[in-house]
Amino acid sequence: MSEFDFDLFVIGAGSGGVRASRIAASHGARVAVAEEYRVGGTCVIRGCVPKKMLVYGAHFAEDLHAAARFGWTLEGVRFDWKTLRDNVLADVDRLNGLYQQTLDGNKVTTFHERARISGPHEVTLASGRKVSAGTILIATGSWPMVPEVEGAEHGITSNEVFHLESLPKRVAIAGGGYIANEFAGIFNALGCDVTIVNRSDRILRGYDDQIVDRLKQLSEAKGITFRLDAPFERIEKAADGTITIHVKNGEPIECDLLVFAVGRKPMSFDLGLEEVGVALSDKGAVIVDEHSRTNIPSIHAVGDVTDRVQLTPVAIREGHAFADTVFGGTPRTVDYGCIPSAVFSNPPLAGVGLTEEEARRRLGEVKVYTSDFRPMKNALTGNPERSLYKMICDGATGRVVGVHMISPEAPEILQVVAVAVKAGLTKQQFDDTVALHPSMAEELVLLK
Ligand SMILES: Cc1cc2nc3c(=O)[nH]c(=O)nc-3n(C[C@H](O)[C@H](O)[C@H](O)COP(=O)(O)OP(=O)(O)OC[C@H]3O[C@@H](n4cnc5c(N)ncnc54)[C@H](O)[C@@H]3O)c2cc1C
Ligand SMILES: NC(=O)c1ccc[n+]([C@@H]2O[C@H](COP(=O)([O-])OP(=O)(O)OC[C@H]3O[C@@H](n4cnc5c(N)ncnc54)[C@H](O)[C@@H]3O)[C@@H](O)[C@H]2O)c1
Repeated sequence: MSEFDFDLFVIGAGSGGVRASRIAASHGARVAVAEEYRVGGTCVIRGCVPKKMLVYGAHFAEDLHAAARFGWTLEGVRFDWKTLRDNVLADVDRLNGLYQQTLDGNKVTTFHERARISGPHEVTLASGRKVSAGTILIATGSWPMVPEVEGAEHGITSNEVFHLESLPKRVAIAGGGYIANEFAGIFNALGCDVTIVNRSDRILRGYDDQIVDRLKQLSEAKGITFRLDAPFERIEKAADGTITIHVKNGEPIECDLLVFAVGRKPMSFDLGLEEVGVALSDKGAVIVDEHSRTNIPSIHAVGDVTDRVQLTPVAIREGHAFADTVFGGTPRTVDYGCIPSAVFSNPPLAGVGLTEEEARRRLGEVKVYTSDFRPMKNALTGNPERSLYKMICDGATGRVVGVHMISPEAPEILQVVAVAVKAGLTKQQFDDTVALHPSMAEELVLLK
């Protein structure tokens, strides 16, 4: 009989925590997990999943317009925000139930309360109960940042945006990253007047410049306003609900809703980490090695709280590798090379591997192939938007080191391309593959 109540205690039932719990239990470990909010975590409850549902919902605005050109008569078409919101939230409830079933089905004990680490092998629950475990896994995720500016309390974050009572007439979104561009696309399509207010003059840092420029140009053509290089000075709210944002460069911005999307900080605060001596970075991330071990041998951490790559599939892989390593007798690490990612803006963009700028810096000789085309569907609907595909190759070997695209269905296409880039295929091998016609993806094997 073990000296501990459990072999593994996981704090946080999100993407990383649920995967680690399930896999550790399947290896025979006695596992408990604590969740202070809802099982499923950010991705399922207030992130990727409800966001993507809103993207689908918003896109009907364009699809219905296009339908007329394809011969459909649509009378009395109208949009009801509450129907979309409630259906999305109902689906979140369904998924929350499925995640709980996964834990129950794998005999993982769930504590529906906040947990704090009170010793290298001990966790104290909000109820005061103390639980011991051979290993503790911190999988607490991250939390939206709010800038320290006067009047910041008048804004909301992505935590609240899924629950709006009504759609605002004018919305300002602070930030120029993933969440800002995704919600700009959603609100714009649903008829709101959208302004993106970013501190620096660059949006979507880390993505290929040419692809980002195309998104900005297409967003502006749809009526989205960009106020770049505009740090906040103060925010005011009038009695009629109007929010005025004063920025350093330029005129104040008036809106009815302000959403902060300025990044997420690791949820490492008030967890007892300093008392137990778990080392944190200056940004508050739990510092781990390639096996997700902290400096305390019995404590590990995975997912956003470690601030490696803040994406769901990465948190899941880290949780899985941790469980296989510690409880499955198979040491595993996560390969962070060639992680594909997408921004579900309108249109979406996606990328894998090196951007052109990175490739030129690292490789020297680089060949770049592009296709700038109007998708066939857009030609019939009269939509002037053009797609841009970009392939970056090592000039010496012809190996494809990066693919970047902005286009309808770009995330769907890029997931498959990522396999080829990860496998180290060359441009010639793409060219040797016969095109699938007519498709947008065929451009990838026809690049000149
Ligand atoms: C709006 C939005 C959209 C996103 N879209 C995408 C996307 O399209 N694709 C993508 O790959 N990623 C996306 N992400 C990022 C993705 O959601 C995260 O990278 C992922 O959820 C991280 O998983 P995790 O396990 O580290 O943390 P989480 O999933 O956040 O889980 C952590 C859990 O721990 C709980 N918790 C925290 N502290 C305690 C405590 N002390 N006691 C008990 N429980 C605690 C929290 O309540 C939470 O449920 C999005 C994020 C947001 C905010
Ligand atoms: N499609 C996806 O995979 C997806 C979608 C949403 C979120 N996410 C994850 O969640 C994380 C958080 O998303 P996010 O959009 O909040 O962060 P982000 O890191 O993508 O972007 C933050 C943006 O805010 C700006 N900024 C920072 N401080 C500011 C300030 N004080 N005033 C104005 N602008 C400021 C930055 O310049 C940057 O453009 C992402 O990094 C990503 O890993 C992923």
